[in-house]
Amino acid sequence: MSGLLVAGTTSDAGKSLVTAALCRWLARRGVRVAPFKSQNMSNNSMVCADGAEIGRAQWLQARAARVEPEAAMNPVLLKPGSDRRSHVVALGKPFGTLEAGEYATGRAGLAEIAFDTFSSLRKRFDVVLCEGAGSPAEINLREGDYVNMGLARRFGLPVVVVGDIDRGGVMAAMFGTLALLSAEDQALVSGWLVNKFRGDVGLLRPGLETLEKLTGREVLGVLPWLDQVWIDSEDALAAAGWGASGGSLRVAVVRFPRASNATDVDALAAEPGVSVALTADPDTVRSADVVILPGSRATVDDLAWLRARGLADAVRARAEAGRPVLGICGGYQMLAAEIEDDVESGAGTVPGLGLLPTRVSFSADKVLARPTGSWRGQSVEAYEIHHGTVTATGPAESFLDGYRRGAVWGTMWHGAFENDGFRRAWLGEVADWSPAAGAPGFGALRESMLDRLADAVEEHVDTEALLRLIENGADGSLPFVPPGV
Ligand SMILES: NC(=O)CC[C@H](N)C(=O)O
Repeated sequence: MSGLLVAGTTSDAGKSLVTAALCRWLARRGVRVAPFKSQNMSNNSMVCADGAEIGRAQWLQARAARVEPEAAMNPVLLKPGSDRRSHVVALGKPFGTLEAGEYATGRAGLAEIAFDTFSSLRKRFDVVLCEGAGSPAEINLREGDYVNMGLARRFGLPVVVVGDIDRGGVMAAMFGTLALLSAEDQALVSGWLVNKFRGDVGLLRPGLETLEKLTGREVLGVLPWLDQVWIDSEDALAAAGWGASGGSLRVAVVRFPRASNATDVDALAAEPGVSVALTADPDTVRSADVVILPGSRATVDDLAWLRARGLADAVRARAEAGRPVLGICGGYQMLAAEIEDDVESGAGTVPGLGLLPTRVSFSADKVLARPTGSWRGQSVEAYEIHHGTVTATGPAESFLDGYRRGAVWGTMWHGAFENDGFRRAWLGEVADWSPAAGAPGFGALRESMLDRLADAVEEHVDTEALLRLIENGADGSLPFVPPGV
């Protein structure tokens, strides 16, 4: 066995989800499988047991594969700090920054890191399931690419292309993706996976048959639209996969332009009776039962945005009225009296919201840690990813690693809400809320979601054909579809 690249016709076609589904499907068959994404662009990341930072999606895919997540599964992580600048993480550690103009040149060294890592991973696992990025037909980026066809070509990996039928145009997107690739790239593109389908598959069949005829490639499966399936996403905006809203406890999460680790609130959203809204609306922030300021990859800039949007006033009014506000990491930093930052924004010393008696100081060294602790007798396992550190400047009650004053709470710890006892105790204390009887824990929900994904693969995908592809690679006689590039 060897590998496969899961590419997509667009971003958000479902590559991460399909890769996670295939990881769990193979793991259930007893295959030792590892996920891999050469380069992920995301502010949602996780700290592995060895202290390495990787994209949250690869971390979840490793969980799906039932293997220990590690740096090699996502050797390059680009964390956008602004529209023009990304912080680079290579092999789990900070590796400088990349400006938009350097995108082509600055990546050559990163490609070699990714290729070497893939080679080593492939020696240690039976199968490596690779996830592409965006679309392989972004022909302006093809030269120097090491995430999509650049990776597939280097290692001779067969490619399946996932398309999102829910947004329409999927057949044109699939045909066009193929026809815009060179003959050599096309030779690896081996099949199609239609994703997020709702309705009668019988109506779709004639279209798929034509697509198969025109491309000479098989539709390997039509995966249904799955409710209540979310994935630790690359994009904070992908939160639409959360469970049904309409809960009696309303949590508002402020949608910072550079939100990071916004997956923190997934566990709240999954709790029956709790509805979570990502928002930039001051009225929603005023009226919610609980407000959360999540992490941010640009604390000082997102704080300025918070003020400009009238959200800072709404947060302050809540705090004064004794209505709960929780800041996590970057959001916690914003609650301080003062922020000294010559590192992330270079803004020097700026006033914070002044809602906690704390001071923040940024350092070039990055904290990557997996702390444990407890609160009100509930144990908490968490992770930390930040440059800024917080110190108290006045009296405040301690809360996890951070502080609480009145209705304002703050912690640098990500992932605390995944701890069922802590999550429910905290919601109980701040919002007088109690869990539904017999509500499942978050870890159990995540596990059952991964199994549902694998069930969907078994039911809706030609798994024999997929296994052949993973074992034997692309069939040498796939036709070329003009015009090519
Ligand atoms: N994960 C975060 O929210 C990071 C907070 C802040 N940008 C820092 O690096 O310190």
